[in-house]
Amino acid sequence: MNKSKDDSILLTHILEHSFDEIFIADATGMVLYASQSTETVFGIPCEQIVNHNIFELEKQGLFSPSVIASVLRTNKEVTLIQETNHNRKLIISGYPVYDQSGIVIGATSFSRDITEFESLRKENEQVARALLKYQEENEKLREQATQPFFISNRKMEKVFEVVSKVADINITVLLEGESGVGKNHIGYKMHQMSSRKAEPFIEVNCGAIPESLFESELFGYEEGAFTGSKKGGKKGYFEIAGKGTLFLDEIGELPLNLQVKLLSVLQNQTFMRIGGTKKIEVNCRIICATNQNLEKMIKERKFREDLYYRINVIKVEIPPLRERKEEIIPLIYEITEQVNRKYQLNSYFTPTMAAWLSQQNWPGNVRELQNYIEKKIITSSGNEIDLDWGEEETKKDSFTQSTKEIPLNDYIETLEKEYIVRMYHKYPSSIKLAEILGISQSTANRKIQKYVEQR
Ligand SMILES: Nc1ncnc2c1ncn2[C@@H]1O[C@H](COP(=O)(O)OP(=O)(O)OP(=O)(O)O)[C@@H](O)[C@H]1O
Repeated sequence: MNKSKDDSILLTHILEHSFDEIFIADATGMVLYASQSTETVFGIPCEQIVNHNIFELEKQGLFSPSVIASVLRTNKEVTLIQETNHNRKLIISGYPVYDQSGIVIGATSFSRDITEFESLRKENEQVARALLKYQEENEKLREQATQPFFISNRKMEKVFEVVSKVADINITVLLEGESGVGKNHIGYKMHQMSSRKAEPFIEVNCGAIPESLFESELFGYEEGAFTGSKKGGKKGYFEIAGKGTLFLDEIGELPLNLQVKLLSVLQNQTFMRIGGTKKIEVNCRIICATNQNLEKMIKERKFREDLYYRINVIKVEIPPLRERKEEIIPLIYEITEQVNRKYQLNSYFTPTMAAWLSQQNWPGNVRELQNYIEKKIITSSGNEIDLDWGEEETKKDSFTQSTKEIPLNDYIETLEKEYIVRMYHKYPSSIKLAEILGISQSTANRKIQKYVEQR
């Protein structure tokens, strides 16, 4: 057997089966070997390369630059990424080849096609970016879900704590507070926070339904139950609420005889339609609300004590707005956004106006503030709604009187506080806040702590 011939066959076999495209050139740049796959990658047939000088080929622009030529010029290893005329992206490494005395006798280069790898990398980057975005959105949604109200007041923090704890527990909750403080609003938020959120939320104003209709409205009736009853009968609110939430507003307005009926339903967890014989199970969760002093009503024998204890498993007292003035500014911006959306406007209250509004007492609570804002927006001529000193200075508790002659630093801090609270309400994340306000995240965190959390 001819050993050197066999060695040559073995060497060619290895070269041809390598994953890389391989070039071998002598010290003058004459190409001695080029892999067969070179044509697919570079778009140049092997015959145009082998036995041609690499410096010439480079001059002709077939390789720009040629790694082999670079190696021979510098006698150093070279690695670069190159895009071929065939739109393939390659990572190419070239190495000088030395003889035993250390003289360069040629060069080799190994190219790996990374086109697919590159597009996968790009795709991967896109997926990573999209994932980050979803994570941010998810984080935002999670924050919103766990913090459904804007809370910047200790008393409201307590309200939120209790409400969040019991939102998904099937116990009757009694919400107490002056008219307009947001009892319905909180009742609905509780429903949204519960696993019943996809089911109906049915609001019943106990004070608005005539006594004679109350039973049929609440429990429904069977066909023919009374003259004028609908064909096929009618579902009552308990049935309509299904597995959702039944919000019994103004429970104190319920006449005594109906209080007995409601108590019986709550105790037995079943009811019957008027004229019906079948017991229907109560599946809904009950939330009651009142702006009356039920304990006083019990003493006056206007409200049944047994029903009171039944609905008062958990009592949540919602403070009036005047006891949580810190929340007025965020509310102003939230309500303004709602009104703007409703009328497709772009109105806004100046910080001075917002600060002034936050000093007022609002005896009608959030509802009064809401009506005021809506009226102001509708009746104002421009987008900006500023404090009209002439109109407002007669009112008590005015911002002018309390802050007109305060030190400049205090005034600036008041404005800064208002702005941070408003922006944090809109972007409840220190990263986003920092980005919007052009400040560092640590500054944003400090300001959130100072103005939002420490109150
Ligand atoms: N935190 C809040 N954010 C935005 N709007 C609110 C908030 N709280 C209350 N509101 C709005 O204020 C108005 C009055 O609130 P709501 O009806 O919940 O008060 P209420 O205490 O149930 O009043 P009532 O005792 O008269 O039934 C509603 O239009 C409600 O949407």
